[in-house]
Order: sequence, then C-alpha cells, then structure tokens
Amino acid sequence: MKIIHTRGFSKLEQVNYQRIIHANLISCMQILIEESKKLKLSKFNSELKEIIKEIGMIDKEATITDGFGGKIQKLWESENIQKTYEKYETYHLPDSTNYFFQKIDEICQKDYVPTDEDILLCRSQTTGVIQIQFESHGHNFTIIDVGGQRNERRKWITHFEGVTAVLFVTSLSGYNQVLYEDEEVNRMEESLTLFFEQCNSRWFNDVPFILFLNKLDLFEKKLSVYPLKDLFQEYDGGDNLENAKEFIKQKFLEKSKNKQKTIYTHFTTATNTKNVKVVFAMVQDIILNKMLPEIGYL
Ligand SMILES: Nc1nc2c(ncn2[C@@H]2O[C@H](COP(=O)(O)OP(=O)(O)OP(=O)(O)O)[C@@H](O)[C@H]2O)c(=O)[nH]1
Ligand SMILES: [Mg+2]
Repeated sequence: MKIIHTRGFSKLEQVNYQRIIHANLISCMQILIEESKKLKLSKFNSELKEIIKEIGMIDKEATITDGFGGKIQKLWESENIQKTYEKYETYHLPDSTNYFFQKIDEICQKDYVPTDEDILLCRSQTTGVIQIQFESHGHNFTIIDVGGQRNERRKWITHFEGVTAVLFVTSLSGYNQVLYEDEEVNRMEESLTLFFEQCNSRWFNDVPFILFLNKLDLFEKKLSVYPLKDLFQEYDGGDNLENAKEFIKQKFLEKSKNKQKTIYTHFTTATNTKNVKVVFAMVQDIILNKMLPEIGYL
C-alpha cells in the first residue's frame, strides 16, 4: 500500500529495511545450520566450520560487510546447506530465503539500497499495531495492520470499533505447513478457526469482510507436489488449480453462520505490486460504491 499510495519508502525506512534484510540473512542461515544438524548433514570442511562459528557469534543487529557476505555465500552454496534447504518444507524457513541468498553479493555492498521488491519480500513480523493513511480518488483511507501470530491477537480488540471493512489475509500455501507458535497445528486449520471467530464476532455483525486468499504463487507451485487431500480428505479435485482454489474459498465462506453476510474474496500474490494494484482498485470500488452507500455514508 505504501508503494502504491504514498511516496514509497523514506531514506530512513530504507536503511531500516537494509538492517532487517541483513538480519534475515543471518537468521535464515542460522536456521539452516541448525536443521542441517538434525538432518545429519552437518559435516563441513574446516573453512566452512570457521564461517559457521563466526555466524554463531555475530551480533543480530550487525551490518554484514562485503567480505563476510562472501563467506556466507560460500556456506549457502555448500552441498550440505543446499541439501538442507531442499527440505525446507519440513521446518520453518522464510519463503524468500532463496531470493535473498541469490543476491547476497549486492545486499552486502556498502551502498546497497533495498529495492521495493526486496522490501516486499523481507520478513518483518508485525508486533503491535501499524497504521497507514493515504488519500486515493479524493477519499482518505486508514489501514490498520495487526500482527497475526497468537501472542499478537489480544491487541486486536482495541481496534475493532468503527471499522468500515475487515481485510482478512490468509496464506493458501499454509495447507501443508504448521504454525511457528505450535508445531501440532496446521496453518490453514488455524486460519479457518480464526476466520470463524472473526466473521461471527459480535463486533463485526454488520461489517463486511474482504478475504484475501494470498500466496497464490507459492500455492500454484506446491499443489502438484503436496496433495490438498492430505489435509482435507473430502477434497477430490486433484491438482487442478481452479478446483483447489474454489474448494479452499468455500471452506472459508462456510465458516460464516450468517449466510447473508457480505464476504468478498480475492486470490492474491501480495508480493506482486501489479497484482496488488488491481486488487486494491477492486477493494476501493467495493468500499466506495457498495459498502459506504449501504450504510448511508455517501
Ligand atoms: N511468495 C510470496 N510471498 C509472500 C506473499 N505474501 C507475503 N509473502 C512473504 O511472506 C512473508 C510474511 O509476510 P508478512 O506480510 O510479514 O506477513 P504477515 O501476515 O503480516 O505476518 P505477521 O506480521 O506476523 O502477522 C514475507 O517474507 C513476505 O514477503 C505472496 O503472495 N507470495
Ligand atoms: Mg505483518
């Protein structure tokens, strides 16, 4: 939204994101090192062992220099780390790990300024509540972004009053993943439960929902490899993308007890600015032309 509707990211924000991306690189590599041990892929030569030691000692806030970036790259390209990476579906690793390691050389240059794509792809968990305001077609919008992880959810309630619409973002790609907070719980199951709670909540009796079924790009790639039927036994649409999308959409829609409730749905890839532009234009149209007139606002 910032990229599309405001002047983009300020210098200060870019520097902040540079730090986040460097920290992402270190934490992703630390995860890979840990997982390589569990997978018994942790036999490294003495040069790589030295690099692993250095990574273990590095300050999480530190900027990675060009030279150290080269060392991390060497480790990333090593056979054991690559083999560990191949199994990333079996543990928690940010989706964009490969993207950032591919451009580590550029990222560790002194004059590196993150591109919009880099900023969209880095992982920065929302803690607390973030508001952004912008004007579009003569109307002021305020988007309140809340964190999705379990310990963030109790902060939501203070922002429930007076909202025009709830934008609920769920990951399609979560159907074969478990929660970071609880490895016993499937991500899509958790999201369905949360959607049930929110769309039937008394706070949102008359508030329309816009459901984003996000990470369509990742979903498309994994569908033929990880059958959707493994999670939903009743699903019989095979690896046909349209069948699978429709099935999941219905799974969410059927959670609403009030069958008259307005729930708009969109399949999205949030990291694709072009896609988000189209989707947001639709959302704006829904809000301005359907929702506000209905409640007598316009
Ligand atoms: N490939 C792909 N990656 C995505 C998509 N949407 C988000 N991501 C990536 O997923 C990661 C998490 O995205 P966030 O926007 O931080 O997710 P969030 O729901 O705000 O998470 P919390 O702040 O913890 O609630 C980031 O690394 C994003 O770049 C998508 O549609 N496709
Ligand atoms: Mg967030």
